[in-house]
Amino acid sequence: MSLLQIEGLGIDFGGLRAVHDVGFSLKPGEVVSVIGPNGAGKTTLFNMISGAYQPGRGRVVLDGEEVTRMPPHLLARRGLSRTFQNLQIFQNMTVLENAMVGHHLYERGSVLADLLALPATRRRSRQAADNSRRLLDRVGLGRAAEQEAGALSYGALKRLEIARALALNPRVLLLDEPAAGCNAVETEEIDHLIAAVAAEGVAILLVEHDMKMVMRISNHIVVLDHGEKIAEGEPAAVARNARVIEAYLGTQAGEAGHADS
Ligand SMILES: Nc1ncnc2c1ncn2[C@@H]1O[C@H](COP(=O)(O)OP(=O)(O)OP(=O)(O)O)[C@@H](O)[C@H]1O
Repeated sequence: MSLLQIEGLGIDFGGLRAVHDVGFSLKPGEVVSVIGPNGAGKTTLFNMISGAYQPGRGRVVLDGEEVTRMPPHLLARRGLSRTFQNLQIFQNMTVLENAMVGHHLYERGSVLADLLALPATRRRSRQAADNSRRLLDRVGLGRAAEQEAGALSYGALKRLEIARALALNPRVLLLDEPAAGCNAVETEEIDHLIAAVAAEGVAILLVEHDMKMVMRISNHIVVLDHGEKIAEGEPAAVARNARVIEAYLGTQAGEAGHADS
């Protein structure tokens, strides 16, 4: 059974049909990538699924329950979390503190309780720190916990961002360009991390421009062009698809074909 079901999703900006009638689904442990030329609607689709944009049409169903238009913090509590294209890391805080932000963003409790440092609040903070350390180990940053985040390499920062999105043990993880700006070694580390998270049963939805990475790690690819789904399927089949090659002509046709080999 599918964990995340996208049905006929669409949105217009003024007269522009940015996304129209897009549907697909994700099963637990599956890596699904959304690709398409610049301006195809990938980020807009992502923003609608993660609650940042309100879709004009269609439904988002998480584990059988409709969650269309639900705000991001409620979606996170229900098991859907995301990372951002532009890093949302606090450079002057430690790596551990940054990982703990993931908990504080979504945990229950009140500002007053925090100010009074009530026992329950202190207990929650301790639990958040313990859990964050485990998450840092999971993304290969355990030893960097006390370092300032600003001292990390770019690839490590990207992994820190993923650690934060894992704070509430999501069942669905949306990754917005997790390898953007990374070198080949850093990209490979992120590959491994994504595969490891998926192996634990988390469904992963990915928007990524690095076509080789997409071809390597995806179980299924959805292709958008001008806001519409023009193809979907296994990586090898998508890379051979005539409509996909045509959509990419003049942009990334070479890479898409190359990645099939
Ligand atoms: N907030 C907005 N207001 C108006 N138009 C928008 C908005 N966001 C996106 N668009 C338009 O919607 C279309 C889809 O944009 P989107 O950013 O989703 O594409 P993309 O596939 O993510 O592109 P890229 O690969 O360049 O990131 C584009 O024509 C874009 O200009």
